[in-house]
Amino acid sequence: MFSLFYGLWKHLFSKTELHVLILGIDKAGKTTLLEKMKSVYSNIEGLPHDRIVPTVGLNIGRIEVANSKLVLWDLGGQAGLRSIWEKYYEEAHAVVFVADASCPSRFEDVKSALEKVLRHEDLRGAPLLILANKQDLPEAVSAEELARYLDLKKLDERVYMFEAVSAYDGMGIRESAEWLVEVMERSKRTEMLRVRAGATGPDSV
Ligand SMILES: Nc1nc2c(ncn2[C@@H]2O[C@H](COP(=O)(O)OP(=O)(O)OP(=O)(O)O)[C@@H](O)[C@H]2O)c(=O)[nH]1
Ligand SMILES: [Mg+2]
Repeated sequence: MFSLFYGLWKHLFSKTELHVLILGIDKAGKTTLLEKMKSVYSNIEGLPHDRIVPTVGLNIGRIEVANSKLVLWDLGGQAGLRSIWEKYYEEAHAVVFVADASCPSRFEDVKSALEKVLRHEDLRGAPLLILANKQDLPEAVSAEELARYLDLKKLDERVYMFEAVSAYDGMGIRESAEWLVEVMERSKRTEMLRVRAGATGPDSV
């Protein structure tokens, strides 16, 4: 009996975690961003830049932003590793797509990788945050310029935003995280994932 009421209480009052998938081609700065977000939103100092190596598996970070609990999933972006991304789509509440804004020679690669992500059925309705990273470098293009370069179609019904950030100095990080939480909390996809977790998860009543 107690467990029944406890389960109901937990279901009604404890918020489920929101899963944020951090994607982008290799060297975009995803892991550096993850470490920066951890240090901005918790007291734990993130890994120093020179200790971050190319990602092969999965890095996970947990942060709390505006009373919402986020789980950040950072995956490797090397071409041979991108086929792993889709295994995480179904459970993701939102996608952060990181691009190295200082490297126009790779924008075509960025565009095709992002278009492939957007076409995937399992990410239907997932809010999208596209980050023009490395703004601390003088050659970095702005968020607006990156948007023009990428010239994305099929964004009509998706909630999305381009933001200029620097995973080094923290520029744009708080604005990005707060926007993400706001749109995730309002999204139909979050509602759907919460119902599904409530119906099938260990806390179901
Ligand atoms: N100047 C500058 N360099 C950055 C920034 N973010 C990342 N870098 C550098 O870019 C390189 C790649 O960073 P990572 O964080 O490993 O990139 P990644 O996207 O995780 O790469 P993969 O794990 O291979 O997919 C490293 O040398 C970082 O120090 C930034 O905001 N500014
Ligand atoms: Mg990485």
